[in-house]
Amino acid sequence: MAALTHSARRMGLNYDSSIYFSPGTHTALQLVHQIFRKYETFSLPFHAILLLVPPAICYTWYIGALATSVVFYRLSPFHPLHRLGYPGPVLCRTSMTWHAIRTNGGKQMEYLRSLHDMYGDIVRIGPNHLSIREASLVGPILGVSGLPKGASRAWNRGLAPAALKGYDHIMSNRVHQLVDVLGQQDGVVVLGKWINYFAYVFGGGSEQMKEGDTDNIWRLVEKGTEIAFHLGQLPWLGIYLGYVPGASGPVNIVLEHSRTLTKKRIAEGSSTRDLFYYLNNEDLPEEAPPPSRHLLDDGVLAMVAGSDTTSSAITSIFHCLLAHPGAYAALQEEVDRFYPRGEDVCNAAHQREMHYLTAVINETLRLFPPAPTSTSRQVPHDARAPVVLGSLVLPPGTHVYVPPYVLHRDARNFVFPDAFCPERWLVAAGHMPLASALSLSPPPPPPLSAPSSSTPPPIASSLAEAESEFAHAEGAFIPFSHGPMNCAGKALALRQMRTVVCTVLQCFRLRPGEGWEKGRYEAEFRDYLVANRPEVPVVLEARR
Ligand code: HEM
Repeated sequence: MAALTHSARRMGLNYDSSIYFSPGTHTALQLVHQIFRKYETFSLPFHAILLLVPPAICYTWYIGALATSVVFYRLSPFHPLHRLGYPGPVLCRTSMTWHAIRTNGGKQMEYLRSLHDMYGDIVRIGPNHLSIREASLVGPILGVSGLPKGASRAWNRGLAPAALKGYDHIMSNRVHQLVDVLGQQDGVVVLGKWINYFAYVFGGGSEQMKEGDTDNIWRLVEKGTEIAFHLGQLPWLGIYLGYVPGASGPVNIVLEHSRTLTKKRIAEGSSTRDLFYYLNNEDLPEEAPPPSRHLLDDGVLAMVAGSDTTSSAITSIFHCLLAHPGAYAALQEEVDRFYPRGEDVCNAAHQREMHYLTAVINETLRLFPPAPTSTSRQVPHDARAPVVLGSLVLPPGTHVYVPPYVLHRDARNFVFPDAFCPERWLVAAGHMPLASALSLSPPPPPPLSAPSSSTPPPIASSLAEAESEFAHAEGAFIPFSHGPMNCAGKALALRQMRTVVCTVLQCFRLRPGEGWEKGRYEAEFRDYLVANRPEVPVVLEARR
């Protein structure tokens, strides 16, 4: 210290570093100074080591101390979620890093389900994050008086019934194009690819069906949602990683792609009343168009929230039909009854009377919800007091997830939760007696493992017993979420699903193509906000 002070004084500085620095920093400074003094050298590595290593050690120490303090707080009774006694794995309570690691392979929905089986209906999945598997809390959390979701612009005019009627001719063109293009395919057809092109939101979808995916945009959407999912898991780190070109490349390309096409579409003006006609306020001439950055964001949202989800749902429906020939035959019979050859499938008049079609769509969305974990809600940070929703007490800043996949596969909500059984919807709606449903789709064998809340109950030995055990909680069926902030495009999505399924079944006979395996779809169905799904190879035979 004396030497340091002495040399500082020699340089004309009246300086005592112990006044300005902590004891650790002070000792390090002294040591480095003495080394420099003793081995005066112009060696660059020597300088680099002395100038960079000590600050790096100090910085590591600083970060380590900060991290330790944060972790202690999150594990301690000072943290409100700890005080409230919500259970969850210790590592989850310390940071979202553990959740990010466990969900890295895209199996977030299965991981959450296993956590609920282990810890119960409310699980602390992150420091300030809860996952809820309690059907009676869906309304209180997501409903009108539930938790806020954050900024969201009104898409409602563009997706209201009046606007949807105006989309009929766009849909009709696309559907005919889909049939034409499928009819031209030889051999094994990757169905999901054509459904993607059909659902592509820009330009009426027609370009991709004509020219293919020249920009490889669907591959990038798949990769981009995966990366965006990972970045979103670790919000702090995600911000920095977002600036690393290699880490966020596909996300940026997808954003750029949708923005370019949105700009082009807006510059060209409306030749038809499509979604952008409404988003750009063209239906309200007295109103100014929204700021262009809103429209650019809407383009991205339309691409991911609109096209990718619908495409995922339709692909899953065809997979389920191929995997369950009985259901396929029953649906084919219904399609042929309502839309025999020559009947225009785009005339939606009959679609609502097609109960089996509705049941197949619901059952597919139950097993394979396109947004398996959906989006979260958050108690505002500046809330004055914890929010109380029934039995749930939520301190300010708490994020709450209500994952559709987990609720859909809970045996208390849906009996035999992992089985594909469209008839359950007919029974629940009173369109089919339970006895007939049981004779059509015998329940799967009971589980070998110990029963938990999401494993099926033992098989009923009599009809009366089966009736009393028939669990069907439609309040827990939330593929489009629930409440005022649920999916704005639900009606459009249902219309697209019904029309495409009826069209394809009216025109083609489908059988599994080479490479198709019954269990592969479930195994490779991944939860990256919007589900990534494996290919569904089929052979199509035209029906005369
Ligand atoms: C089967 C197809 C679809 C499914 C399963 C689905 C599901 C969802 C879900 C779960 C949400 C989150 C809602 C919430 O946070 O409560 C959502 C939001 C949304 N969806 Fe859909 N969706 C589908 C199709 C569509 C379509 C076709 C459109 C429009 C073209 C659309 C537009 C939107 C919009 C604008 C949002 C709000 C995004 C936001 O600002 O938070 N969706 N959807």
